[in-house]
Amino acid sequence: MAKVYVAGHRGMVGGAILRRLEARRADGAPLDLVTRTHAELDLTDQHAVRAFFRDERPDVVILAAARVGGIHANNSFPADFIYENLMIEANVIHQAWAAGVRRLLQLGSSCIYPREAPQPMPEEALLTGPLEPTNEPYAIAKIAGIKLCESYNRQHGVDYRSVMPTNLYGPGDNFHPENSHVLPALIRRFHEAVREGRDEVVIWGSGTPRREFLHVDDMAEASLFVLDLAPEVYAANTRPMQSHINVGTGEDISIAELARLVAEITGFRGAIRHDRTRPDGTMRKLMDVSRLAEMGWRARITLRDGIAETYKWFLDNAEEVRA
Ligand SMILES: NC(=O)C1=CN([C@@H]2O[C@H](COP(=O)(O)OP(=O)(O)OC[C@H]3O[C@@H](n4cnc5c(N)ncnc54)[C@H](OP(=O)(O)O)[C@@H]3O)[C@@H](O)[C@H]2O)C=CC1
Ligand SMILES: C[C@H]1O[C@H](OP(=O)(O)OP(=O)(O)OC[C@H]2O[C@@H](n3cnc4c(=O)[nH]c(N)nc43)[C@H](O)[C@@H]2O)[C@@H](O)[C@@H](O)C1=O
Repeated sequence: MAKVYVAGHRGMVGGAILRRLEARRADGAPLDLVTRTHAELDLTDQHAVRAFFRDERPDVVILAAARVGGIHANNSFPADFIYENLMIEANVIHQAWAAGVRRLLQLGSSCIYPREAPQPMPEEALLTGPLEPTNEPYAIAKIAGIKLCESYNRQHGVDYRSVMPTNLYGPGDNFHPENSHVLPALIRRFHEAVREGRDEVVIWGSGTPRREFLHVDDMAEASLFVLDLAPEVYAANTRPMQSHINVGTGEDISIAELARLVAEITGFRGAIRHDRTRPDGTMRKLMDVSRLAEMGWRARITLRDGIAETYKWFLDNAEEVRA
């Protein structure tokens, strides 16, 4: 029986990973799933994290807990984003090692790559140039997470892996009007415009930046795919100090095109206006997903289907939508 701790199980990604593990358990996989809410265990608290690992002694850890937000949240709360994410990663990775955890998977982000990285961005682009200023503190914390895993692997011989997702969306997302990512923000804004009979919706920036969007169920599947790889397969496809793996669809879309797609799905027929006082952020960050594709994993959910399903989830879960 493997004891698996999913950190951040009430978040969008942790929730999707937990649902997938519960399905495996229902199919007969011998899994003991351990979770703690943020209120039960603050992962920035070193003493609490040490006590948790000492008591629970999981075999495997999936680290999907983090301080997460869109361009405005990252720009407004840089101290929170760097401090909380560094603390969570350092506490979880170190105490996991101290408690004898052999395998761990942590989630980073595509913003670890330089602002002017070649497109699509290969794993090797890490630390080759300056980062995008709107999310540099968060990106530095995420890079530290990769380097923590690599360092514990080298010094202590454990098997700690990192996946770098592109922009994610799906059921359980954060729909806050200011602090969320673009896709949930637009779903909510277009929905409210239709409901209130408005003839105009404002979106941030020029509309020309391009983003790649991956549905969270695909992300959960990719996370477990990478976690399940035999150590020799993972090692053969990575390098000791370059051990992260990109996860995405390999396709991107401009923010203006995305807005038109969300308008169509939500039934909005009015005008779309751009607020150019808001930042664009990185102009493009398309993932090179060839490494994961060569190992046998590809995204399955199309953007149109994924947005339609997420919009339905938003309508069905109005009460519990995080905003
Ligand atoms: N969403 C996206 O577009 C992307 C996400 N990622 C990465 O994927 C991972 C998961 O993100 P996502 O699911 O979207 O984020 P969410 O905000 O949906 O979930 C994060 C979870 O972490 C928990 N958490 C935050 N701080 C603490 C803490 N100090 N102690 C304990 N729990 C804590 C949150 O609990 P609570 O809500 O109670 O604070 C929440 O349940 C993160 O590492 C993120 O960086 C990477 C690329 C894109
Ligand atoms: C996942 C990723 O997420 C963040 O980076 P980002 O990709 O820039 O994220 P975003 O989703 O907030 O914006 C994408 C684009 O969309 C435009 N945009 C239009 N209208 C709205 C809008 O209403 N809300 C938001 N948030 N953006 C909007 C916005 O101006 C920008 O051009 C970082 O946290 C980063 O660290 C990170 O990892």
